[in-house]
Amino acid sequence: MANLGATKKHKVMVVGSGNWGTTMAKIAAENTKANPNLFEPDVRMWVYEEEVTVPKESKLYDGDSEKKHKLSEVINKTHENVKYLPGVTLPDNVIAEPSIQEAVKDATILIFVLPHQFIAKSCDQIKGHILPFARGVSCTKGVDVSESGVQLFSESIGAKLGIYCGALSGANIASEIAQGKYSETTVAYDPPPMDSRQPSRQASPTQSPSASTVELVNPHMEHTEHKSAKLYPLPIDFPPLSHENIKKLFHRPYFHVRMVSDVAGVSLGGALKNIVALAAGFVDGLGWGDNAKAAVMRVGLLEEVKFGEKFFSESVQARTFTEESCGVADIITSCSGGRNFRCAKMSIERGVSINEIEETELNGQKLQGTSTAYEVNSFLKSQGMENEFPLFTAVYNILEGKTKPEEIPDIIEPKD
Ligand SMILES: NC(=O)C1=CN([C@@H]2O[C@H](COP(=O)(O)OP(=O)(O)OC[C@H]3O[C@@H](n4cnc5c(N)ncnc54)[C@H](O)[C@@H]3O)[C@@H](O)[C@H]2O)C=CC1
Ligand SMILES: O=C(CO)COP(=O)(O)O
Repeated sequence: MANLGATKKHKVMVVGSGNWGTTMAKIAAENTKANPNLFEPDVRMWVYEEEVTVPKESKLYDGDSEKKHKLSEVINKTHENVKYLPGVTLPDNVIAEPSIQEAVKDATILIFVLPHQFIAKSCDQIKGHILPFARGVSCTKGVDVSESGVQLFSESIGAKLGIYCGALSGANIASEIAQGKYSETTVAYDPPPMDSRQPSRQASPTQSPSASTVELVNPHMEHTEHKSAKLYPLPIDFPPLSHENIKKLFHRPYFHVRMVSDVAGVSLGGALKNIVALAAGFVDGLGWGDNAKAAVMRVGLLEEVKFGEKFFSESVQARTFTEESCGVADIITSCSGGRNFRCAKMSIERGVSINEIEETELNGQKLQGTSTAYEVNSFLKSQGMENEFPLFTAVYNILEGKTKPEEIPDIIEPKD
């Protein structure tokens, strides 16, 4: 689509700087540089500030291996996130910013890549500091479960901030992609109709467009106050955020993007596969091997589709799970080398809790599968549907110590 009337460029920022957050900032920064007609080059990356030591090879190393440095300063001075993505050089247009309000200032595109447990608080901190017509893309894998029901993070971010938010998810182990190894991903962006460009429209100043009421969130939530919200149209002096232009922000020669409109399918695939990956880790930890893993992956895929069809029936498409990277491919990669899989496997092999493994083995990185298993279970319980999702329920019960991993085959066997 032509950039009709566009005189401004999008300013892109990333909320998060973990293993995937830093990788997404690298990808976005490579693309903002490559597409100067669409994007400002600099990509700010919000860093949840912490003190780190630097390795001997770092130019900041002064002989004192215990000396602490601020992570954001290390990133800006050395172009390396030594804690969450060590060994990868970031483009110099990735700018680490420890203040979340500064990081989001004037950004038109916000890429959310935080562990899901930190999204709500971060949105509270951002609220009132973003452009009213900003747009979001959620790369977080998890679901937002509350008393009102289950929401996608794209929905809860959108509702909290009053912006449209899409989703990116795929078979994407961050460290491989950060090294430029080939992978695919799925981006769901279903832009509000008000963002589509009418050639006859006159260019209008950035501040002037008025808000319209649109559906922002899952209409199936029973008690939500956020069913619809005021959404500001993207001013015509910015390039449109069409599929074509959104793709240009994420697609790289080593990171192939497929654009879809099924935000629910993309988000649910990323969230639910983390429960499946725990199950795969449990059976692998027992030494049962690849056939056992394939069995839980097969059942896990079916439960993902069923969950989508039961609770997001108006929007989700089963083929998103079976045909796209965010579905079956993410189950395969996560059950082969993901952190949830690896930690679940170690917990069985060593006979210690998975939380202890997360604490000792991940150096601050976070598992999403354990909390997602609890959140999905509390939602299924509230719906009286635990028995309809035997694998998801078994993972929860194993985490609770109520079921043994050895019981998985019987539990997932269809009952007459
Ligand atoms: N690492 C991977 O291979 C992939 C991860 N994802 C998803 O991306 C999301 C983010 O994961 P990663 O970037 O890998 O993070 P991570 O697990 O590597 O790092 C944890 C992050 O949380 C931050 N943090 C800790 N306490 C915090 C607090 N109180 N408030 C805000 N932030 C805090 C840390 O600074 C760090 O940036 C997750 O939902 C994950 O499932 C998706 C695809 C691949
Ligand atoms: O989402 C991922 C791969 O697509 C990464 O999974 P883990 O969080 O289990 O490492």
